[in-house]
Amino acid sequence: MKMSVIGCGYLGAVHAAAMASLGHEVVGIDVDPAKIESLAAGKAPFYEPGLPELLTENHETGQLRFSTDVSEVKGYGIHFIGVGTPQRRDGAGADLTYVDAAVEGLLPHLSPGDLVVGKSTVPVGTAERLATLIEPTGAELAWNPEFLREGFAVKDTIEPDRLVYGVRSQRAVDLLDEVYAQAMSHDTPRIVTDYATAELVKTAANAFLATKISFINAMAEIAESTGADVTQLADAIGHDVRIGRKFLNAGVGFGGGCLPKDIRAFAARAEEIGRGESVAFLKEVDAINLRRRQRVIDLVKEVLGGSAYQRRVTVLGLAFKPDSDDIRDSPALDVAVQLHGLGADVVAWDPQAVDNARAAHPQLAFASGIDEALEGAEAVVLATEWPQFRDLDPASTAAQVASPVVIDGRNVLDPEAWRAAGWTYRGLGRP
Ligand SMILES: NC(=O)C1=CN([C@@H]2O[C@H](COP(=O)(O)OP(=O)(O)OC[C@H]3O[C@@H](n4cnc5c(N)ncnc54)[C@H](O)[C@@H]3O)[C@@H](O)[C@H]2O)C=CC1
Ligand SMILES: O=C(O)[C@H]1O[C@H](OP(=O)(O)OP(=O)(O)OC[C@H]2O[C@@H](n3ccc(=O)[nH]c3=O)[C@H](O)[C@@H]2O)[C@H](O)[C@@H](O)[C@@H]1O
Repeated sequence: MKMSVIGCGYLGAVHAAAMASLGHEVVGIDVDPAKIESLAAGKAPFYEPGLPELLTENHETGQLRFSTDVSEVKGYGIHFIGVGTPQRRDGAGADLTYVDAAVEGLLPHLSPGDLVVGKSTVPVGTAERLATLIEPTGAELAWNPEFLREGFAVKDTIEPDRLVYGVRSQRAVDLLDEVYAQAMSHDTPRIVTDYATAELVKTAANAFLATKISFINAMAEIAESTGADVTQLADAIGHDVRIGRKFLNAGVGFGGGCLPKDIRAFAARAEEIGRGESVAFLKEVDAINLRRRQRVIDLVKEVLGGSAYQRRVTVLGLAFKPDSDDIRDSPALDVAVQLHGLGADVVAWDPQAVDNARAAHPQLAFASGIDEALEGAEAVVLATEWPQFRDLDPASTAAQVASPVVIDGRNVLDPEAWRAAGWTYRGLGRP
Protein backbone atom coordinates (compact mmCIF):
# COMPACT_ATOMS: atom_id res chain seq x y z
CA MET A 1 0.00 0.00 0.00
CA LYS A 2 1.08 3.63 -0.45
CA MET A 3 1.06 5.64 2.76
CA SER A 4 2.35 8.87 4.25
CA VAL A 5 3.43 9.61 7.81
CA ILE A 6 3.07 13.25 8.91
CA GLY A 7 5.48 14.03 11.76
CA CYS A 8 8.73 12.06 11.86
CA GLY A 9 9.77 12.23 15.52
CA TYR A 10 10.20 9.28 17.87
CA LEU A 11 6.84 7.84 16.84
CA GLY A 12 6.59 8.87 13.18
CA ALA A 13 10.12 8.03 12.01
CA VAL A 14 9.86 4.55 13.50
CA HIS A 15 6.36 4.07 12.12
CA ALA A 16 7.43 5.13 8.62
CA ALA A 17 10.48 2.85 8.62
CA ALA A 18 8.54 -0.06 10.11
CA MET A 19 5.71 0.27 7.57
CA ALA A 20 8.27 0.26 4.72
CA SER A 21 9.90 -2.85 6.16
CA LEU A 22 6.45 -4.51 6.15
CA GLY A 23 6.38 -3.96 2.38
CA HIS A 24 4.52 -0.66 2.05
CA GLU A 25 5.64 2.33 -0.01
CA VAL A 26 6.05 5.17 2.45
CA VAL A 27 6.71 8.91 2.37
CA GLY A 28 7.53 10.59 5.69
CA ILE A 29 6.79 14.32 6.06
CA ASP A 30 8.14 16.68 8.73
CA VAL A 31 8.44 20.46 9.07
CA ASP A 32 11.96 20.13 10.52
CA PRO A 33 14.41 20.28 7.59
CA ALA A 34 17.35 18.94 9.63
CA LYS A 35 15.36 15.87 10.66
CA ILE A 36 14.22 15.24 7.08
CA GLU A 37 17.73 15.68 5.73
CA SER A 38 19.05 13.09 8.17
CA LEU A 39 16.21 10.62 7.52
CA ALA A 40 16.46 11.08 3.75
CA ALA A 41 20.14 10.18 4.00
CA GLY A 42 19.13 6.97 5.79
CA LYS A 43 20.36 8.21 9.20
CA ALA A 44 18.34 8.18 12.42
CA PRO A 45 18.06 11.70 13.90
CA PHE A 46 17.78 10.23 17.42
CA TYR A 47 18.90 7.10 19.23
CA GLU A 48 16.52 4.15 18.89
CA PRO A 49 17.87 0.59 18.70
CA GLY A 50 17.11 -1.07 15.34
CA LEU A 51 16.00 2.12 13.58
CA PRO A 52 19.29 2.79 11.71
CA GLU A 53 19.18 -0.68 10.17
CA LEU A 54 15.57 -0.24 8.99
CA LEU A 55 16.33 3.19 7.53
CA THR A 56 19.36 1.96 5.61
CA GLU A 57 17.61 -1.14 4.31
CA ASN A 58 14.51 0.73 3.10
CA HIS A 59 16.50 3.68 1.80
CA GLU A 60 18.32 1.26 -0.49
CA THR A 61 15.17 -0.45 -1.77
CA GLY A 62 13.43 2.90 -2.41
CA GLN A 63 10.41 1.83 -0.31
CA LEU A 64 10.90 4.80 2.01
CA ARG A 65 11.52 8.46 1.30
CA PHE A 66 11.23 11.67 3.27
CA SER A 67 10.27 15.25 2.44
CA THR A 68 9.36 18.58 4.03
CA ASP A 69 6.77 19.12 1.28
CA VAL A 70 3.35 17.88 2.33
CA SER A 71 2.05 18.04 -1.26
CA GLU A 72 4.10 14.89 -1.89
CA VAL A 73 1.45 12.85 -0.06
CA LYS A 74 -0.86 13.23 -3.07
CA GLY A 75 -1.78 9.83 -4.42
CA TYR A 76 -0.83 8.03 -1.19
CA GLY A 77 -4.12 6.61 0.09
CA ILE A 78 -3.36 6.35 3.83
CA HIS A 79 -2.03 9.26 5.92
CA PHE A 80 -0.80 8.69 9.46
CA ILE A 81 -0.68 11.70 11.80
CA GLY A 82 2.18 11.34 14.29
CA VAL A 83 3.01 14.94 15.24
CA GLY A 84 3.65 15.99 18.84
CA THR A 85 0.99 16.81 21.43
CA PRO A 86 3.11 18.38 24.16
CA GLN A 87 1.92 20.00 27.35
CA ARG A 88 0.53 23.49 26.77
CA ARG A 89 2.69 26.33 28.06
CA ASP A 90 -0.23 27.99 29.83
CA GLY A 91 -1.33 24.97 31.82
CA ALA A 92 -1.78 21.27 32.02
CA GLY A 93 -3.78 20.52 28.86
CA ALA A 94 -2.45 19.12 25.58
CA ASP A 95 -1.22 21.54 22.92
CA LEU A 96 -3.09 20.51 19.77
CA THR A 97 -1.66 23.19 17.48
CA TYR A 98 0.65 20.68 15.74
CA VAL A 99 -2.15 18.18 15.12
CA ASP A 100 -4.42 20.94 13.84
CA ALA A 101 -1.69 22.33 11.56
CA ALA A 102 -0.89 18.85 10.23
CA VAL A 103 -4.53 18.20 9.36
CA GLU A 104 -5.00 21.68 7.86
CA GLY A 105 -1.88 21.13 5.74
CA LEU A 106 -3.11 17.75 4.59
CA LEU A 107 -6.65 18.80 3.56
CA PRO A 108 -5.79 20.25 0.09
CA HIS A 109 -3.96 17.05 -0.84
CA LEU A 110 -6.61 14.53 0.19
CA SER A 111 -8.61 12.59 -2.39
CA PRO A 112 -12.02 10.95 -1.91
CA GLY A 113 -11.53 7.52 -0.36
CA ASP A 114 -8.27 8.39 1.42
CA LEU A 115 -7.94 7.30 5.05
CA VAL A 116 -6.39 9.70 7.55
CA VAL A 117 -5.18 7.75 10.60
CA GLY A 118 -4.50 9.59 13.84
CA LYS A 119 -1.72 8.08 15.95
CA SER A 120 -0.79 11.04 18.17
CA THR A 121 -2.06 10.91 21.75
CA VAL A 122 -4.94 13.35 21.99
CA PRO A 123 -7.65 14.39 24.47
CA VAL A 124 -10.93 12.54 24.02
CA GLY A 125 -13.15 14.43 21.57
CA THR A 126 -10.32 15.49 19.24
CA ALA A 127 -11.02 12.88 16.55
CA GLU A 128 -14.70 13.83 16.37
CA ARG A 129 -13.69 17.46 15.77
CA LEU A 130 -11.05 16.56 13.14
CA ALA A 131 -13.46 14.23 11.32
CA THR A 132 -15.77 17.16 10.55
CA LEU A 133 -12.83 18.98 8.91
CA ILE A 134 -11.82 15.95 6.86
CA GLU A 135 -15.20 14.65 5.72
CA PRO A 136 -15.89 17.40 3.08
CA THR A 137 -12.83 16.16 1.13
CA GLY A 138 -14.40 12.71 0.78
CA ALA A 139 -11.61 11.23 2.89
CA GLU A 140 -12.29 9.46 6.18
CA LEU A 141 -10.69 9.57 9.63
CA ALA A 142 -9.68 6.66 11.87
CA TRP A 143 -8.01 6.85 15.29
CA ASN A 144 -5.35 4.21 15.83
CA PRO A 145 -3.41 5.02 19.03
CA GLU A 146 0.19 3.93 19.39
CA PHE A 147 1.54 2.00 22.38
CA LEU A 148 5.23 1.68 21.50
CA ARG A 149 7.91 2.13 24.16
CA GLU A 150 11.06 4.06 23.34
CA GLY A 151 14.01 1.69 23.29
CA PHE A 152 11.73 -1.07 21.92
CA ALA A 153 9.94 1.08 19.35
CA VAL A 154 10.81 -0.98 16.28
CA LYS A 155 9.76 -4.27 17.83
CA ASP A 156 6.61 -2.74 19.33
CA THR A 157 5.60 -1.36 15.90
CA ILE A 158 6.35 -4.49 13.90
CA GLU A 159 4.89 -6.85 16.51
CA PRO A 160 2.30 -4.80 18.43
CA ASP A 161 0.75 -6.45 21.49
CA ARG A 162 -2.65 -5.12 20.40
CA LEU A 163 -4.19 -2.89 17.76
CA VAL A 164 -6.97 -0.43 18.47
CA TYR A 165 -9.06 1.02 15.64
CA GLY A 166 -11.40 3.91 16.35
CA VAL A 167 -13.53 3.94 13.18
CA ARG A 168 -16.80 4.90 11.57
CA SER A 169 -16.93 2.34 8.76
CA GLN A 170 -16.11 -1.24 7.87
CA ARG A 171 -14.03 0.09 4.98
CA ALA A 172 -11.69 1.81 7.48
CA VAL A 173 -11.33 -1.49 9.35
CA ASP A 174 -10.50 -3.32 6.13
CA LEU A 175 -7.90 -0.73 5.14
CA LEU A 176 -6.24 -0.83 8.57
CA ASP A 177 -6.23 -4.65 8.46
CA GLU A 178 -4.42 -4.41 5.13
CA VAL A 179 -1.91 -1.92 6.57
CA TYR A 180 -1.14 -4.21 9.51
CA ALA A 181 -1.55 -7.58 7.76
CA GLN A 182 2.17 -8.39 8.08
CA ALA A 183 2.36 -7.07 11.65
CA MET A 184 -0.58 -9.10 12.94
CA SER A 185 -0.07 -12.67 14.01
CA HIS A 186 -3.10 -14.90 14.37
CA ASP A 187 -3.40 -13.98 18.04
CA THR A 188 -2.76 -10.20 17.98
CA PRO A 189 -5.80 -8.74 19.75
CA ARG A 190 -7.59 -6.15 17.60
CA ILE A 191 -10.17 -3.90 19.17
CA VAL A 192 -12.55 -2.19 16.77
CA THR A 193 -14.36 0.68 18.42
CA ASP A 194 -15.49 4.30 18.19
CA TYR A 195 -13.27 7.40 18.24
CA ALA A 196 -13.81 8.29 21.89
CA THR A 197 -12.99 4.81 23.16
CA ALA A 198 -9.88 4.60 20.99
CA GLU A 199 -8.63 7.97 22.29
CA LEU A 200 -9.41 6.99 25.87
CA VAL A 201 -7.76 3.56 25.62
CA LYS A 202 -4.46 5.33 25.00
CA THR A 203 -4.87 7.90 27.77
CA ALA A 204 -6.10 5.26 30.20
CA ALA A 205 -3.18 2.94 29.44
CA ASN A 206 -0.60 5.64 30.18
CA ALA A 207 -2.54 6.79 33.25
CA PHE A 208 -2.57 3.23 34.57
CA LEU A 209 1.17 2.78 33.99
CA ALA A 210 1.92 6.09 35.72
CA THR A 211 -0.36 5.14 38.61
CA LYS A 212 1.37 1.79 39.02
CA ILE A 213 4.77 3.50 39.25
CA SER A 214 3.52 6.12 41.70
CA PHE A 215 1.85 3.42 43.77
CA ILE A 216 5.15 1.65 44.31
CA ASN A 217 6.90 4.96 44.90
CA ALA A 218 4.30 5.77 47.56
CA MET A 219 5.17 2.42 49.16
CA ALA A 220 8.83 3.49 48.97
CA GLU A 221 7.95 6.58 51.00
CA ILE A 222 6.26 4.41 53.62
CA ALA A 223 9.23 2.02 53.56
CA GLU A 224 11.57 4.94 54.22
CA SER A 225 9.72 5.71 57.44
CA THR A 226 9.45 2.13 58.63
CA GLY A 227 12.73 0.46 57.65
CA ALA A 228 11.01 -1.82 55.13
CA ASP A 229 12.48 -2.66 51.72
CA VAL A 230 10.28 -1.63 48.76
CA THR A 231 12.14 -3.88 46.30
CA GLN A 232 11.24 -6.97 48.34
CA LEU A 233 7.71 -5.64 48.75
CA ALA A 234 7.42 -5.25 44.95
CA ASP A 235 8.71 -8.77 44.37
CA ALA A 236 6.27 -10.17 46.90
CA ILE A 237 3.14 -8.39 45.66
CA GLY A 238 4.27 -8.89 42.05
CA HIS A 239 3.99 -12.67 42.45
CA ASP A 240 0.24 -12.18 42.54
CA VAL A 241 -0.62 -12.48 38.85
CA ARG A 242 -3.46 -10.01 39.33
CA ILE A 243 -0.85 -7.38 40.29
CA GLY A 244 2.21 -8.47 38.28
CA ARG A 245 5.83 -7.40 38.87
CA LYS A 246 6.19 -5.15 35.79
CA PHE A 247 6.21 -1.36 36.34
CA LEU A 248 6.73 -1.81 40.07
CA ASN A 249 10.30 -0.51 40.09
CA ALA A 250 10.51 2.21 42.71
CA GLY A 251 13.07 4.94 42.13
CA VAL A 252 13.37 8.53 40.99
CA GLY A 253 10.10 8.17 39.11
CA PHE A 254 8.71 8.38 35.62
CA GLY A 255 9.57 10.94 32.97
CA GLY A 256 9.70 11.14 29.19
CA GLY A 257 7.69 12.76 26.45
CA CYS A 258 4.51 10.88 27.35
CA LEU A 259 3.53 9.66 30.82
CA PRO A 260 3.93 13.02 32.63
CA LYS A 261 2.22 15.15 29.99
CA ASP A 262 -0.44 12.54 29.28
CA ILE A 263 -1.65 12.31 32.90
CA ARG A 264 -1.76 16.12 33.12
CA ALA A 265 -3.65 16.37 29.83
CA PHE A 266 -6.08 13.68 30.97
CA ALA A 267 -6.80 15.50 34.23
CA ALA A 268 -7.28 18.77 32.34
CA ARG A 269 -9.62 17.20 29.78
CA ALA A 270 -11.63 15.49 32.53
CA GLU A 271 -12.14 18.89 34.15
CA GLU A 272 -13.28 20.39 30.83
CA ILE A 273 -16.00 17.77 30.50
CA GLY A 274 -17.07 18.16 34.13
CA ARG A 275 -15.47 14.92 35.32
CA GLY A 276 -12.45 16.31 37.12
CA GLU A 277 -13.18 14.29 40.25
CA SER A 278 -13.07 10.99 38.33
CA VAL A 279 -9.34 11.29 37.72
CA ALA A 280 -8.41 13.68 40.52
CA PHE A 281 -6.08 10.92 41.77
CA LEU A 282 -3.82 11.62 38.77
CA LYS A 283 -2.76 14.85 40.43
CA GLU A 284 -1.60 12.76 43.40
CA VAL A 285 0.16 10.36 40.99
CA ASP A 286 2.00 13.38 39.56
CA ALA A 287 2.82 14.79 43.00
CA ILE A 288 4.20 11.48 44.32
CA ASN A 289 6.31 11.22 41.17
CA LEU A 290 7.82 14.69 41.57
CA ARG A 291 8.50 14.12 45.30
CA ARG A 292 10.85 11.28 44.37
CA ARG A 293 13.16 13.68 42.55
CA GLN A 294 13.23 15.84 45.69
CA ARG A 295 13.99 12.74 47.77
CA VAL A 296 17.11 12.06 45.70
CA ILE A 297 18.25 15.66 46.19
CA ASP A 298 17.58 15.44 49.94
CA LEU A 299 19.61 12.22 50.12
CA VAL A 300 22.53 13.89 48.33
CA LYS A 301 22.44 16.74 50.84
CA GLU A 302 22.16 14.29 53.73
CA VAL A 303 25.13 12.13 52.70
CA LEU A 304 27.20 15.29 52.19
CA GLY A 305 26.48 16.47 55.74
CA GLY A 306 23.57 18.84 55.06
CA SER A 307 24.48 20.78 51.93
CA ALA A 308 25.54 20.10 48.37
CA TYR A 309 26.99 23.60 47.95
CA GLN A 310 30.37 23.45 46.15
CA ARG A 311 30.52 19.66 46.59
CA ARG A 312 31.47 17.43 43.65
CA VAL A 313 28.45 15.34 42.68
CA THR A 314 28.42 12.90 39.75
CA VAL A 315 25.09 12.20 38.03
CA LEU A 316 25.11 8.99 36.00
CA GLY A 317 22.32 9.12 33.44
CA LEU A 318 20.46 11.99 31.77
CA ALA A 319 17.95 10.20 29.52
CA PHE A 320 14.50 9.54 31.01
CA LYS A 321 15.21 5.82 30.71
CA PRO A 322 17.94 3.55 29.30
CA ASP A 323 18.23 2.81 25.57
CA SER A 324 17.03 6.30 24.72
CA ASP A 325 18.56 9.73 24.15
CA ASP A 326 15.25 11.37 25.08
CA ILE A 327 15.56 13.96 27.86
CA ARG A 328 11.96 15.21 27.79
CA ASP A 329 10.86 15.62 31.43
CA SER A 330 13.75 13.39 32.47
CA PRO A 331 14.00 12.84 36.25
CA ALA A 332 17.77 12.30 35.88
CA LEU A 333 18.32 15.62 34.11
CA ASP A 334 15.98 17.39 36.52
CA VAL A 335 18.00 16.11 39.49
CA ALA A 336 21.26 17.26 37.84
CA VAL A 337 19.80 20.72 37.10
CA GLN A 338 18.37 21.11 40.60
CA LEU A 339 21.65 20.08 42.25
CA HIS A 340 23.48 22.57 40.05
CA GLY A 341 20.96 25.18 41.16
CA LEU A 342 21.89 24.43 44.79
CA GLY A 343 25.50 25.29 43.99
CA ALA A 344 26.78 21.72 43.70
CA ASP A 345 29.69 21.06 41.35
CA VAL A 346 27.74 18.62 39.16
CA VAL A 347 29.40 16.49 36.49
CA ALA A 348 26.95 14.41 34.47
CA TRP A 349 27.29 11.69 31.91
CA ASP A 350 24.99 9.50 29.83
CA PRO A 351 25.84 7.01 27.07
CA GLN A 352 23.46 8.68 24.55
CA ALA A 353 21.82 11.81 25.95
CA VAL A 354 24.74 14.20 26.60
CA ASP A 355 24.24 16.19 23.38
CA ASN A 356 20.53 16.70 24.00
CA ALA A 357 21.16 17.58 27.66
CA ARG A 358 23.91 20.05 26.78
CA ALA A 359 21.66 21.78 24.23
CA ALA A 360 18.89 22.15 26.84
CA HIS A 361 21.14 22.99 29.82
CA PRO A 362 24.48 24.39 28.71
CA GLN A 363 25.19 25.52 32.29
CA LEU A 364 25.83 21.91 33.36
CA ALA A 365 29.26 20.24 33.15
CA PHE A 366 29.32 17.04 31.10
CA ALA A 367 32.03 14.40 31.20
CA SER A 368 33.24 12.73 28.02
CA GLY A 369 33.00 9.28 29.54
CA ILE A 370 32.17 7.39 32.69
CA ASP A 371 35.73 7.45 34.08
CA GLU A 372 35.98 11.21 33.77
CA ALA A 373 32.54 11.55 35.34
CA LEU A 374 33.52 9.53 38.41
CA GLU A 375 36.87 11.18 39.02
CA GLY A 376 36.87 13.20 42.22
CA ALA A 377 33.20 12.51 43.07
CA GLU A 378 32.10 13.08 46.65
CA ALA A 379 28.72 11.53 45.88
CA VAL A 380 27.51 9.51 42.89
CA VAL A 381 23.84 9.52 41.85
CA LEU A 382 22.71 6.66 39.60
CA ALA A 383 19.74 8.31 37.88
CA THR A 384 19.13 6.22 34.72
CA GLU A 385 19.68 2.47 34.85
CA TRP A 386 21.86 1.96 31.76
CA PRO A 387 23.50 -1.50 31.79
CA GLN A 388 26.97 0.08 32.07
CA PHE A 389 25.92 1.70 35.38
CA ARG A 390 24.15 -1.39 36.74
CA ASP A 391 27.28 -3.43 35.96
CA LEU A 392 29.78 -1.08 37.65
CA ASP A 393 32.23 -2.97 39.83
CA PRO A 394 31.96 -1.47 43.32
CA ALA A 395 35.60 -2.17 44.24
CA SER A 396 37.24 -0.60 41.19
CA THR A 397 34.71 2.26 41.14
CA ALA A 398 35.58 3.06 44.78
CA ALA A 399 39.17 3.65 43.68
CA GLN A 400 38.02 6.25 41.11
CA VAL A 401 35.98 8.54 43.35
CA ALA A 402 37.08 10.92 46.11
CA SER A 403 34.54 9.51 48.55
CA PRO A 404 32.61 6.23 48.07
CA VAL A 405 29.04 7.41 48.49
CA VAL A 406 26.29 6.29 46.10
CA ILE A 407 22.60 7.22 45.80
CA ASP A 408 20.97 4.45 43.78
CA GLY A 409 18.08 6.37 42.22
CA ARG A 410 16.85 3.26 40.39
CA ASN A 411 17.42 0.56 43.04
CA VAL A 412 19.50 -1.50 40.62
CA LEU A 413 22.75 -1.95 42.56
CA ASP A 414 23.34 -4.72 45.08
CA PRO A 415 23.51 -2.87 48.43
CA GLU A 416 25.44 -5.67 50.14
CA ALA A 417 28.14 -5.81 47.46
CA TRP A 418 28.53 -2.02 47.41
CA ARG A 419 28.65 -1.74 51.21
CA ALA A 420 31.17 -4.62 51.36
CA ALA A 421 33.38 -2.62 48.96
CA GLY A 422 33.35 0.31 51.39
CA TRP A 423 30.54 2.38 49.92
CA THR A 424 27.89 4.33 51.76
CA TYR A 425 24.85 3.07 49.84
CA ARG A 426 21.45 4.79 49.81
CA GLY A 427 18.56 3.48 47.73
CA LEU A 428 14.97 4.72 47.47
CA GLY A 429 12.62 2.93 49.81
CA ARG A 430 15.39 0.61 50.96
CA PRO A 431 16.84 0.49 54.46
N1 LIG B 1 7.52 8.85 21.72
C1 LIG B 1 6.78 7.81 21.99
O1 LIG B 1 7.28 6.81 22.51
C2 LIG B 1 5.31 7.80 21.71
C3 LIG B 1 4.64 8.94 21.36
N2 LIG B 1 3.27 8.92 21.23
C4 LIG B 1 2.56 10.12 20.84
O2 LIG B 1 2.94 10.42 19.50
C5 LIG B 1 2.98 11.82 19.26
C6 LIG B 1 4.36 12.21 18.76
O3 LIG B 1 5.29 11.97 19.78
P1 LIG B 1 6.86 11.97 19.49
O4 LIG B 1 7.14 11.29 18.22
O5 LIG B 1 7.49 11.49 20.72
O6 LIG B 1 7.12 13.54 19.31
P2 LIG B 1 8.34 14.27 18.60
O7 LIG B 1 8.36 15.64 19.14
O8 LIG B 1 9.55 13.41 18.67
O9 LIG B 1 7.91 14.31 17.06
C7 LIG B 1 6.91 15.12 16.54
C8 LIG B 1 7.36 15.55 15.14
O10 LIG B 1 6.28 16.23 14.47
C9 LIG B 1 6.85 17.25 13.67
N3 LIG B 1 5.80 18.21 13.28
C10 LIG B 1 5.22 19.18 14.04
N4 LIG B 1 4.27 19.81 13.31
C11 LIG B 1 4.25 19.23 12.08
C12 LIG B 1 3.47 19.44 10.91
N5 LIG B 1 2.51 20.37 10.85
N6 LIG B 1 3.73 18.66 9.84
C13 LIG B 1 4.68 17.73 9.86
N7 LIG B 1 5.44 17.48 10.97
C14 LIG B 1 5.22 18.22 12.06
C15 LIG B 1 7.95 17.81 14.52
O11 LIG B 1 8.90 18.55 13.76
C16 LIG B 1 8.52 16.53 15.14
O12 LIG B 1 9.58 16.00 14.36
C17 LIG B 1 2.59 12.45 20.61
O13 LIG B 1 1.21 12.67 20.61
C18 LIG B 1 2.93 11.38 21.61
O14 LIG B 1 2.18 11.49 22.79
C19 LIG B 1 2.55 7.76 21.37
C20 LIG B 1 3.17 6.59 21.68
C21 LIG B 1 4.60 6.51 21.86
O1 LIG C 1 2.68 7.02 25.06
C1 LIG C 1 3.88 6.82 25.03
O2 LIG C 1 4.69 7.58 24.54
C2 LIG C 1 4.46 5.60 25.61
O3 LIG C 1 4.73 5.87 27.01
C3 LIG C 1 5.36 4.80 27.70
O4 LIG C 1 6.59 4.45 27.09
P1 LIG C 1 7.96 5.23 27.34
O5 LIG C 1 7.65 6.62 27.77
O6 LIG C 1 8.80 4.98 26.15
O7 LIG C 1 8.70 4.52 28.54
P2 LIG C 1 8.32 3.54 29.74
O8 LIG C 1 9.09 2.31 29.59
O9 LIG C 1 6.86 3.42 29.93
O10 LIG C 1 8.92 4.35 30.97
C4 LIG C 1 8.37 5.60 31.34
C5 LIG C 1 9.06 6.13 32.58
O11 LIG C 1 8.69 5.36 33.72
C6 LIG C 1 9.82 4.98 34.45
N1 LIG C 1 9.54 3.68 35.11
C7 LIG C 1 9.09 2.63 34.40
C8 LIG C 1 8.81 1.45 35.03
C9 LIG C 1 8.98 1.31 36.42
O12 LIG C 1 8.73 0.27 37.04
N2 LIG C 1 9.45 2.39 37.10
C10 LIG C 1 9.72 3.59 36.49
O13 LIG C 1 10.14 4.56 37.17
C11 LIG C 1 10.94 4.91 33.41
O14 LIG C 1 12.20 5.06 34.01
C12 LIG C 1 10.59 6.09 32.52
O15 LIG C 1 11.11 7.29 33.07
C13 LIG C 1 4.46 3.57 27.62
O16 LIG C 1 5.12 2.48 28.27
C14 LIG C 1 4.16 3.21 26.17
O17 LIG C 1 3.27 2.11 26.12
C15 LIG C 1 3.53 4.42 25.49
O18 LIG C 1 3.28 4.16 24.13
